[in-house]
Amino acid sequence: MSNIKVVVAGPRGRMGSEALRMIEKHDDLNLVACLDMKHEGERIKDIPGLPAFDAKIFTDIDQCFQAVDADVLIDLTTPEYGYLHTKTAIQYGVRPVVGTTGFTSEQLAELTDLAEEKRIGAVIAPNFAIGAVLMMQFSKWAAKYFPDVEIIEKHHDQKLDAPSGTAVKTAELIKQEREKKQQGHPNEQETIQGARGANVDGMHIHSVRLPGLVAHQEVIFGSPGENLTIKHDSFHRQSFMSGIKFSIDHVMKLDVLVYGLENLLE
Ligand SMILES: NC(=O)C1=CN([C@@H]2O[C@H](COP(=O)(O)OP(=O)(O)OC[C@H]3O[C@@H](n4cnc5c(N)ncnc54)[C@H](OP(=O)(O)O)[C@@H]3O)[C@@H](O)[C@H]2O)C=CC1
Ligand SMILES: O=C(O)C1=N[C@H](C(=O)O)C[C@H](O)C1
Repeated sequence: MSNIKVVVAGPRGRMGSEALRMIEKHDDLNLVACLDMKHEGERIKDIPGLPAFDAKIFTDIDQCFQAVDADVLIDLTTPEYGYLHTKTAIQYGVRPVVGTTGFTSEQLAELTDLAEEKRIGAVIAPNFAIGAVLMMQFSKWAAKYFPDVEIIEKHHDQKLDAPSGTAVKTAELIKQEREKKQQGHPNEQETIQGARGANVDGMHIHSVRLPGLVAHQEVIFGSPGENLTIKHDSFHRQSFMSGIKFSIDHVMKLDVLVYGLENLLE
């Protein structure tokens, strides 16, 4: 059985701690270190509520990759640090599997070029839940027949980025299928700024943030006399874990950066 040496960035977070529990269940994954903002030099097993891994915690990514032999970095942190971690990992020859959202298109292009130059596999996926990937793919298909569409994404109120990475990716996929189209009345005016949400290529994205939510999205298509709604709900962060495991296995065979889990699924 292969043994993939993994570093997790953001181990105390909602997603990072779930990723540790996923690693614990797989004998072929070996947690060799974690990157955190706090607890320098401590062990994961010493942090209350986390699994009993002996892996050491580093607060400095360079020190981490200089001290530890790692194959894969799983990043589940913040847009700012996720980008820096991904770039540094590629420079050290460590394959990033990134769930962190909020990267700009310029950052994604830069990371793609860097991975190509270094011939290092990388996966950046705004959503690792298989149902969400299907929701995006079905939406892309539907946009061929329904060019009028609005996206409503709903998340917990601790989320930093808006719109969600999933909503942005959905809009990008729809853009591949339809001509740019300004939706709604040509003379419509917002009497309160932001009432129509974000505008991507004429498509509107609405972001809801409330306690109690996890991660939810509806893509609503309209046509005279009918509507089609494609909806996905993640009720638990376990929903993202099989996609992360799948990406870890695949990234070991890649030598380029892949953006979006749909590009790895058959
Ligand atoms: N692709 C996907 O399928 C999914 C992606 N996400 C994305 O994953 C990211 C994390 O989400 P979530 O777990 O909910 O967020 P959390 O805020 O719960 O976790 C983020 C963690 O990262 C830590 N952190 C921040 N900066 C650093 C750093 N420089 N080094 C190490 N750790 C750091 C934070 O530390 P501290 O606690 O001290 O602030 C925190 O523990 C978000 O971008 C989110 O959008 C979420 C769900 C699914
Ligand atoms: O922050 C979250 O929680 C999530 N973030 C990702 C996103 O921005 O799309 C994926 C999922 O929606 C959960």
